[in-house]
Amino acid sequence: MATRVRPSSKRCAVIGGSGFLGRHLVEKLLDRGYSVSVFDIRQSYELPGVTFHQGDLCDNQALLSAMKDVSLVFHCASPAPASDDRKLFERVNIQGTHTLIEACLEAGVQKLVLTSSASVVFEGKDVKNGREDLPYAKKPIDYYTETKIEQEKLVLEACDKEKGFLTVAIRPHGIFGPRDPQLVPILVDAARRGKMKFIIGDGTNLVDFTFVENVVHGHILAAERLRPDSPICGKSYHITNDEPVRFWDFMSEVLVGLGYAAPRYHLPYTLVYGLALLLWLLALILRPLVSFKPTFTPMRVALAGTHHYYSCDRAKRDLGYKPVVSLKDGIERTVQSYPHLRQGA
Ligand SMILES: NC(=O)C1=CN([C@@H]2O[C@H](COP(=O)(O)OP(=O)(O)OC[C@H]3O[C@@H](n4cnc5c(N)ncnc54)[C@H](O)[C@@H]3O)[C@@H](O)[C@H]2O)C=CC1
Ligand SMILES: CC(C)CCC[C@@H](C)[C@H]1CC[C@H]2C3=C(CC[C@]12C)[C@@]1(C)CCC(=O)C[C@@H]1CC3
Repeated sequence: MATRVRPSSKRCAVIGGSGFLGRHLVEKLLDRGYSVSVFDIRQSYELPGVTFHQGDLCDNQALLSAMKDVSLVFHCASPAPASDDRKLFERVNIQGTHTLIEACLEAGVQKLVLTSSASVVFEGKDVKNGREDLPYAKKPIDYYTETKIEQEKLVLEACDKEKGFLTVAIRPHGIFGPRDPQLVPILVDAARRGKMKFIIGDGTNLVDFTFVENVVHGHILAAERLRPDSPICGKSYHITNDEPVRFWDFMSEVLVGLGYAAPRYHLPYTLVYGLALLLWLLALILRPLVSFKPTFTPMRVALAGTHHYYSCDRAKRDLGYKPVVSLKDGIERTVQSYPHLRQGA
């Protein structure tokens, strides 16, 4: 009689494991004694204890081979928000997530932890100490947010204790840290082009920025607490540094740490937002003829000029979450990790 091998609880797969968050997660999982299968469209590193599977999230067969004997799957693959490509976001975040859920069920995976985003409730207006029960954005500000909402719904609705398939969504906000391809590189690029002289709005808006190791910690707590009798099944959890900071103070600290001047002159928020919208429309209309990517997109301007910080009380209560690295230490370690982006380097 054929016996079905029960997947080891210490064998997991990280979808999107070649990316910024994914790689930090893989490293921590290895430290904690897990063996890891990485599934990604690209391979960006090699590590002992990690098996790489190169493939597209929409390819069921490729996914199945990465999930052999795996009981726990982390899903942190997504196109970068800056790509602004509707079809790509729909294909990867919606169709790809649907394919992944089907593959998990077929492969007998027991737990799926999704990296969602706190931005699923953000519509470009202030969010102060937002909790997980805020409604999803009715008018999402970009395709990234629109498809992250659909992705989170798919994953949470798939949670089925009868089938032995448990899901949970982690909603981080403004992840930063060593090897981040987005926040610091975009900021430094803008500074080098002389575009970081201005503060959008009055500069007092509070925002969450979350050091990557805290995000990883939240994911692992969720995975290890995800059991049929736990209150976390089918729920979402904000994971932040729990230290809201003025957006422009954070940007200034990173810029000054890297040897650039801090922004000083104020511009009215509505004027900059209007201009960003106009530029975005122009880029859309001209796309068949010329391609240009404005630095100040409507989403970035909205993020730079409004309050958006979130309560992580639910994560503290249900996951026992507490940030492991303070904002100050996180910024220090991040600045030290980018010697090549320093002024004059
Ligand atoms: N960076 C941030 O501030 C925040 C990120 N998130 C979420 O965290 C997750 C990870 O983001 P990051 O590490 O920052 O991005 P990243 O771009 O560094 O990593 C994403 C990974 O997904 C892979 N990927 C993309 N399309 C794929 C496909 N079709 N098939 C297989 N792999 C594919 C990429 O190759 C990449 O390695 C994403 O789901 C993102 O939405 C959520 C909140 C904030
Ligand atoms: C040009 C400047 C006004 C801003 C430079 C920094 C920005 C690139 C970043 C500041 C806040 C960041 C952020 C994200 C991406 C990078 C920033 C816009 C996300 C959109 C990444 C994906 C998410 O899920 C939400 C993030 C919110 C904060």
